[in-house]
Amino acid sequence: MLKTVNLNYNYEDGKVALKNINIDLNKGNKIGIVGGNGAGKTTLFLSLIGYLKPDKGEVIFNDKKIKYNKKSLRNLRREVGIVFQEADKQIFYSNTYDDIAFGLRNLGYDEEIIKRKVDIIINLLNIEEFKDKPVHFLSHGEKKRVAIAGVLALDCKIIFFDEPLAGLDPSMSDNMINTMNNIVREGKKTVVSSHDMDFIYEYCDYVYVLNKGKVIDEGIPSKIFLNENTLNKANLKEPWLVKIHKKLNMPLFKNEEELYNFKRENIKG
Ligand SMILES: Nc1ncnc2c1ncn2[C@@H]1O[C@H](COP(=O)(O)OP(=O)(O)OP(=O)(O)O)[C@@H](O)[C@H]1O
Repeated sequence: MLKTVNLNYNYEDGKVALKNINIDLNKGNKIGIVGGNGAGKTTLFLSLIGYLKPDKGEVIFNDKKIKYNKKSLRNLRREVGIVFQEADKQIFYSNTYDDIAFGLRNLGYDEEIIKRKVDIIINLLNIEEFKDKPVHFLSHGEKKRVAIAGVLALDCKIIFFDEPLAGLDPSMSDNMINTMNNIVREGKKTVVSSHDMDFIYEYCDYVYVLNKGKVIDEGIPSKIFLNENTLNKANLKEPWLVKIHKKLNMPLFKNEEELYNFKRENIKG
């Protein structure tokens, strides 16, 4: 439903940030976009949500080229949302409720419907405790949950997460991953960029690797992370489960759970 065809983007100062990018979000429901600093991940996200207009090439949404007029972008934003790395970038209001309601108000929903939708999301994300709190008193992790709530309230079908775990403690990280898994369980799609390869390996079902504005590899995580050439070129760290597989000659497990189940069965045997 969302893809790019030969997408190129240059910043005003002449920096070539994306070169001939062809990605197709139909390849998975938990898509990872990875690459070193400056590889072009954020630029690609901003292009896919229609915020940046390509210099060459297209972003295709539901089989049609995105047009950059108000109406077309409004339609896109009903279906495609983003949770920025810095929650402050998308938080505008002084209290949590109004902030979550912001997008819905923008789309012209009745206050009664807005209240119903916002209450459902507040309950779903378990954030009742700071519903009436001024947003600037919330911690980084709490602000991030408010940002997610705002996107979920819009019922977007595709949600981009730019570095979703950055700055979160282990329990908040688990909470974030659970929320993302629940979003996918509801039939929606998540697209994540992260420098945490353990998370990308375990969470994603399809990965694109960017280097200097180009896609240098794509595929399922086991294919990507077993390819030393890709990891070296893009400056990516080997996930710990891949390391165990290679160094201890163990099977390649997708997550910790699979590893423990394997051990249990082998100890029993
Ligand atoms: N507003 C801008 N003007 C000029 N160049 C920019 C601008 N924003 C980003 N760039 C450059 O474009 C390239 C891609 O940047 P981008 O932020 O997309 O990378 P990234 O993969 O998200 O990096 P990181 O992992 O460090 O966040 C970088 O070389 C960056 O310096």
